[in-house]
Amino acid sequence: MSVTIVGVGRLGEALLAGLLRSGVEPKEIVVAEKDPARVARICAQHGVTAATPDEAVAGADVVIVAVKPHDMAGLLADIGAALAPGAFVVSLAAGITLTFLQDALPAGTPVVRVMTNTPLLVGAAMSAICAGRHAGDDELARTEELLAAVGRVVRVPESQLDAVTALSGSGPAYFFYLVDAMIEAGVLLGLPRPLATELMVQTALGSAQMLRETSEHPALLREAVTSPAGTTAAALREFDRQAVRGAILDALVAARDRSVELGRPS
Ligand SMILES: NC(=O)C1=CN([C@@H]2O[C@H](COP(=O)(O)OP(=O)(O)OC[C@H]3O[C@@H](n4cnc5c(N)ncnc54)[C@H](OP(=O)(O)O)[C@@H]3O)[C@@H](O)[C@H]2O)C=CC1
Ligand SMILES: O=C(O)[C@@H]1CCC=N1
Repeated sequence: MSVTIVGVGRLGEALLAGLLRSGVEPKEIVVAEKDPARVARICAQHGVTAATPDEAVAGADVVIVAVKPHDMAGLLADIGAALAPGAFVVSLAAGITLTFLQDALPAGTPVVRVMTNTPLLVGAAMSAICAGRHAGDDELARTEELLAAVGRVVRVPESQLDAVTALSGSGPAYFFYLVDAMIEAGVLLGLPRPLATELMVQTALGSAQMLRETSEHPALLREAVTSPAGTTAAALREFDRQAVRGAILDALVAARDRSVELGRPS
């Protein structure tokens, strides 16, 4: 399967690196990227070839578009006529709907909309996918095959994708924010920064592993840490006093709303 990635920014390069790590040959991937210095560095580092967007898509079975939502309309207009017969387009852009993609591409082009996340760089992405009107099980299965090489994949109806974007698309950022804040708290409590960092990274990894391996509800795992009149209860009381749970709910509603807005580029 020959793959073109158009837009090799933070996410596009993470996907590229993940696919190569999973065993896809560099010769199967062509990239197109606006920034000449960046594309030169990416070709040298990953051994892939580059071309202009319309040249890059011409020989591809799968065209992955990973540009910012506001660049999508211009890009789709540039590549539409150059798509090979039988090719399909996979969009990674937040908010951009299947209808938008279908309307911007030649009639009948199969499209798949994806929301993934940056842990794909380490083979641990969470991706959600849905198919457009002209895409069927074959395109979904091939998209799954690509993304399964860099993490987990679920199929969802498009109506859920803005919520998915708020939860798992942006989720790594919330997680890093929390870990960063906890490291700072460790430093505030007098721990050397490298020690605070090591304590937190292993605590984060171990906690995630427990969630996966025990399949216990997180509330039960939290209860198991919370001794009567102990340290955890003292900390959790502060979280509740400062309405941290409410702030998280509000933050994810804001992210979902922003995803809906991004789907209406002006
Ligand atoms: N970062 C993340 O965690 C996630 C991002 N996404 C989605 O992925 C997409 C990419 O995000 P991200 O990687 O962070 O963005 P970046 O801005 O890092 O990457 C996009 C790249 O595409 C280039 N580009 C823009 N237009 C064209 C074009 N016409 N032809 C070729 N290259 C082009 C940009 O160049 P230049 O900067 O010069 O314009 C840039 O290098 C977005 O739509 C985002 O919503 C989805 C899930 C997670
Ligand atoms: O912040 C964003 O808009 C993108 C989409 C999900 C994660 N990053």
